[in-house]
Amino acid sequence: MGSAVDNNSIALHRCADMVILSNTPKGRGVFATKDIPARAVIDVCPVLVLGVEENEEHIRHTSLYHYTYNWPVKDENGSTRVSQAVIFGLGSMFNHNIDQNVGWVRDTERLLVTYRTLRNITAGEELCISYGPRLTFKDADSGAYVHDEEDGLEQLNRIQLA
Ligand SMILES: C[S@@+](CC[C@H](N)C(=O)[O-])C[C@H]1O[C@@H](n2cnc3c(N)ncnc32)[C@H](O)[C@@H]1O
Repeated sequence: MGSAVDNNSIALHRCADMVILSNTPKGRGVFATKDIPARAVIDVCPVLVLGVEENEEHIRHTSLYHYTYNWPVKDENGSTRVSQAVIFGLGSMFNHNIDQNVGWVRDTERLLVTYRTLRNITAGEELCISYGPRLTFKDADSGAYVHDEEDGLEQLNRIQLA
């Protein structure tokens, strides 16, 4: 039997200093239990990429849709289209704050999303990503609610953070 670590293996990093709290104004959310330094990898999440039609015809009409991320897929002509991906792990639990303290990066080859702190985090703080300016719910932090359709590719380019 070969080693469990080879060129096909993906190193996983989940910061241990986080909990999910279930009774927040945003529903469940991820909170730091200790100070976490800036640029720390806090989770690496595998994803399931949905087909464009599968998403449009089915997932879009379910509550799962609110947990998915825009994901670029190539069509048969080599053009990029926007579909959605289900994120396994804490990536599906990060709430939105326009002043996000967590950034994320897609790895479209290895089908992963990696999350990092963008600044020093203090124990007790909620860890949030930004969903962008157009929300499908009323923002518990700012009260903002803007829902309109925008070009998915525009969103793809805007949301991802290095
Ligand atoms: C990816 S889920 C995040 C986890 C979710 N809070 C839960 O309990 O399962 C996204 C959903 O969380 C809620 N949410 C996220 N950020 C929020 C915010 N700033 N204000 C109010 N609700 C928020 C919305 O219901 C949104 O559709």
